[in-house]
Formats: sequence, structure tokens, C-alpha cells
Amino acid sequence: MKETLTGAWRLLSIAWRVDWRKTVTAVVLMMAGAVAAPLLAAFLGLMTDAVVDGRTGDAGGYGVVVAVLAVVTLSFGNFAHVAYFELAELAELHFVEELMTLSNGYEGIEHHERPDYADLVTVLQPESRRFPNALQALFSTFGLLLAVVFTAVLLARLNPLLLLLPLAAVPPLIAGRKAEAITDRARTDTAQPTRIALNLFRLASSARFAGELRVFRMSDELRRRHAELWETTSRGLWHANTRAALVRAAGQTVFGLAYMGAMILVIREAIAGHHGVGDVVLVISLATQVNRQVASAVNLLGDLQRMAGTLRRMDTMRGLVTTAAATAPAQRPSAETAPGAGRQTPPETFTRGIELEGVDFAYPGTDTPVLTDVSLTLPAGSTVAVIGENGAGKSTLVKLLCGLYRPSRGRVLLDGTDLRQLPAEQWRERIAAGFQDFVRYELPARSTVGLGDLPRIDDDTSVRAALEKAHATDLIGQLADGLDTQLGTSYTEGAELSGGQWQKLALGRALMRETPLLLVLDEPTSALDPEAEHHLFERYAAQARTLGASTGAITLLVSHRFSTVRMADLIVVVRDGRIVETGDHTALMKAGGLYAELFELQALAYK
Ligand SMILES: Nc1ncnc2c1ncn2[C@@H]1O[C@H](COP(=O)(O)OP(=O)(O)OP(=O)(O)O)[C@@H](O)[C@H]1O
Repeated sequence: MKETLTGAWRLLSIAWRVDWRKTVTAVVLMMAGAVAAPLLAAFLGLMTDAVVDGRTGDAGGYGVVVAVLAVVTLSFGNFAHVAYFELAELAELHFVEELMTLSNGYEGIEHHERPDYADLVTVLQPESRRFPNALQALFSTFGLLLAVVFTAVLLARLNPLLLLLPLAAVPPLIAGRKAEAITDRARTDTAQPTRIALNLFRLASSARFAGELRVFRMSDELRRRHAELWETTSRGLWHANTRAALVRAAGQTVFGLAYMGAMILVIREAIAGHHGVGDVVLVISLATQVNRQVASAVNLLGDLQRMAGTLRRMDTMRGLVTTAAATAPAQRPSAETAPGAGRQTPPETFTRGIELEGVDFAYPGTDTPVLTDVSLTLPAGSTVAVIGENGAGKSTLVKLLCGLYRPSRGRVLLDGTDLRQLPAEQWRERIAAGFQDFVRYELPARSTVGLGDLPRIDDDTSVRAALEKAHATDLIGQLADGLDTQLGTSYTEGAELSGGQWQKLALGRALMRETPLLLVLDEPTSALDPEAEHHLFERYAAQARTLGASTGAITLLVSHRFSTVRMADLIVVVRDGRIVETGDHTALMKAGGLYAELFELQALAYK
């Protein structure tokens, strides 16, 4: 109950913050509408007595009041709905924005690796649509409380024993709370299969994967797995809903018995001449209202409890993100760092470059080391290529350099300063990156590229220059409206691009920043043919050397193509999370190790 009350209070303060005037209007209208109902019963009783006694004038007057109260009962709720509908929309927006902020607000990405975090997002996302129900429940509860007090006073006036009727409303309330707890638990328990089923649905309904699904004839298999998961989820929810319905029915039976008792009591007293016909009408009318009040109290409590659960989950999610932020190695002082060392700013230029000292790394929630004892220097002004087999740890190394994760052990130094001591966002402003799993932003082509440097997002000249560097100027000519072309099939008129075209735009985006200190290109051209990649990188490396000579900027390239890799000043060979060779192409070929072996193999394949 405490959680529901706290949740109701928090919901009220959200509504108040969003728009206090509309909140007050909705509460007042709801309360007026709710109080009108027991008043209507009272005047109905008075009207009946006046009719029985032949007081025509009084009966007419009471009749008018009854009619007005009936209109108030029926219509005030609707006016209140108008007031809280907009409130609910704004509250929902507020909630969804907080969800998005929590997902992206913390500088690391460790929390995204946690299954409990993913489960919370699965449950919270659809729950955000329930704000209108929750606000309606909250405002109706105020009205209901007032109506219950009014009803109780009217009943007590006739016979104090009739007060047992509102009291009998308590068991259905308790049962309703228990029932909601049962279904709430089931929602958490079924979050994982729901999430997996939704992923399968996205897979099966996305144009992007349609071809592969057809070729591998996977549609039936996906459907089967989706159905299996859905069945598991539905079965879990069905069991919970059935149990909840039985618990609710048990509570309502108690009230039903009390209702019957009240009727018998009043009718017997009327027959004995202690009450008039008007009182019988009053009690029948009030008892029906109490019945309705109980039913709606159960529903309202359920809605409020559900919203309280949603707010609790939001707190848990906030806690997970905050804990991740507080306990991430990013925030912990490193053993090698002097205690109390202040945070610093990234260097303007590199003179030494980037050094990794004895770096180990395992992904959050796993014990498997992905990088082990990595010690490496990326000299200022150099072009560095990282090669290695699939899963060797190349992209992980890139993520560590971008500060997306921090080493489990060891240090990453930027011109001698520990990356931990730098505010991550300041370091990221000095990075430009093209990732292997780049995002397909469904925006106008100009913005899709311009995003790489937000202040210049719509600057045609900068966007065209970046595309020129990415060797992608021809692509804009192929789009119906050039840079104005809306991309993505979410839009009716949106253009769908090929994988290579999307990748060219992503590369252009990576090249938007003109003077990054670190440019990371993690297989940014895998969709291009080797020759095109070679020419592109050849041109790019020449520019990078000029930039590197003046600012010490480092270019880091991850590629499986040796024709490109051989151009780098330094080649780093990664195997099973360890650096096994470093040097330039000539030195590594002379050494006759893994690099030379892989180079020969690839050269043979092209002969
Ligand atoms: N988010 C993650 N959570 C847990 N393990 C991960 C995660 N991402 C990668 N790994 C694991 O880390 C190891 C290194 O992955 P990484 O992506 O760095 O390899 P890579 O050398 O870039 O491979 P590729 O050439 O295939 O892109 C792999 O064994 C992979 O399974």
C-alpha cells in the first residue's frame, strides 16, 4: 500500500509540474462529478417521500435538483477528461524523455550489456502509454474518497449498521491489490521472452532482412520460435490473470454478501414502519453506488498500483545507470593515479600520442578476458592499422580508445594523461569515428552526414567536403533530391539505399570533423571493393599525414584488407586479445610472422 500511495503522490507531483492549473481543474471537476452521485440518491429519496406524501411542489423542486445532479454526474467526468488528457500526453512525453536520457545520459555504455536493464526497458516502454489511465485513476480516486464519505454519512443517518457496507468494500480492495501484485510479477517474469519475441518480430517484419530470411527459408522457423516464446509469455500471463481474477472474485463476494444484508435490513425496517419509501429508495440507490464505487476503487487501485510499479522500475533503472556510472572503472581512481588527482582536459595537440599500458578488458557481466596485457604506443601524427582474425579484439580496442568502456586493468594515456582523468564528453569531441556497425539515420541525406559535426549539420559546403573525402560525391548525384533526399523506408517518400551507399554516408559522417585528434575507421569501407578502398585510403592517408604533422592527430584503421593496411606507418597484429606483432609492412614481412603469413595468403587469393 505504501508503494501505491507513494506512486500516487509522485504521479500527482508529475501532473502538478507539467501543468498545475489543469491538475486543479481536473481534480475539482472529478470531485464535483463524484459527489453529485450520492447527493442525487439523497434527493431521489426526498422526491419519493414528497410524491408519496402528495407534496407536489416539493416533489417538482427535488425533481429539478435530481435532474441537474444527474447531468453533473454524467458530464463533469468528461470535462475532467479534457483537462487530464493533455496532462497525460505531456506526462508521457516527460517519462519517455527520461527513459531516453537514462539510456544515453551516462558517458559509458556498460548498462546496455545488462539483461536486467534490457528487461526493464521492455516493460517500461509500453507502460509509458498508461499515463492517461493512471491520471484518470488518480483524479477519480479523489472524487471517490469524497463520494465514499458522503455515502457513509447518508447511510449512518438511517442505521449505523449500514456502515458495514462501505467497510465491506475493504476486502475487495485488498484482494484487488493482491491481484495486481500477481499480474505485476508476471509482467517482470515474462519480460525476457517478450523481448526476444519482439526482436524476432522485428527481424521477420523488416525489409532489411527480408532477402536473407527468404534465401535461408527462415520465415517458418522464425514464426515457430516467435509463437513458442509468445505462447510461453501468454501462458505465464494467463495463469497470473486467472489467479488474479479468482482473488478479485473472492474479495467481491464478501461485498456482495454485505450488500444483500443491507437490503434485507432496510426492507425489514420499512415493513416495520421505521423508515419511509424514500429511505428504501435512498439505500437501494446508495448501495448500488457503493457497489460501483467498490468496483471502480478496485480498478483505480489497480491502475495506481501499476503506475507505482512503473515508477519503481524507473527508479531501479535509474539506480542501475547511476551504479554503472559510479562503479565503472571510468569513475574509480586508478591504482596508478595519484589519489585526489583532478580531472583534466584533453591535449590540444599530440606530441607523444596514445599509449596503452598493460591493459586488460572483459565485457561487463562476463569473466572472459577479451584483451590481455595490451601495451602499445600509437605515435603522434601516425597512421595505425589494426589487423587480426574475427573476434580477435580489434573493435574492443577501438571502443576503449574512444572511452566507451574503460580497462579492467591498466591505463590508456593521452600524451601521458590517464584517459580516466578526462571528462569523456570532452575527449569524444576530439574524436571522429566510423564504426563497423554504423547507424542508418533516417534523415535527409545532408543531416545523415552532417551529424558527424553537429554545429555544421546543415552546412552544405562542409557536408560536400566530407563526402568528397569519403569518395561519395557521386552518391548524392544518384539521389532524387540530392542532399535534400529523405532517407529511410519509415517515410512514405523515403529512399532506401544499398548497404554500400549507407556505409559511404557513414564514412562521410566520420570525416565531418576537420581536426580530430583521433580518427577511428573500424572497417568503414567493407562494402567497397578492395581497389576502391585502397584508393580512398591512399588519398585519405596523405591528408592524415599533413594533419598529423601539424597537430599530431592519429588515424586508426581496422581492416581485413592488406592492400590498405600495408600503407599504414604502424601495423598492429591482434590475436586472441593480445598484441602479437607490431611494425610497418616491410619490417613485418621481413619478420615472417603471422602478418607475413596472412598477407601472402590474401595476395595468393587475388592472383
Ligand atoms: N558487447 C559485448 N559483450 C560481450 N562480449 C563481447 C561484446 N562485444 C564483443 N564481445 C566479444 O569480444 C571478443 C572480441 O570482439 P571484437 O568485436 O573486439 O572482435 P573483432 O576483432 O573486432 O572482430 P571482427 O573482425 O569480427 O569485427 C569476441 O569474442 C566477442 O564475442
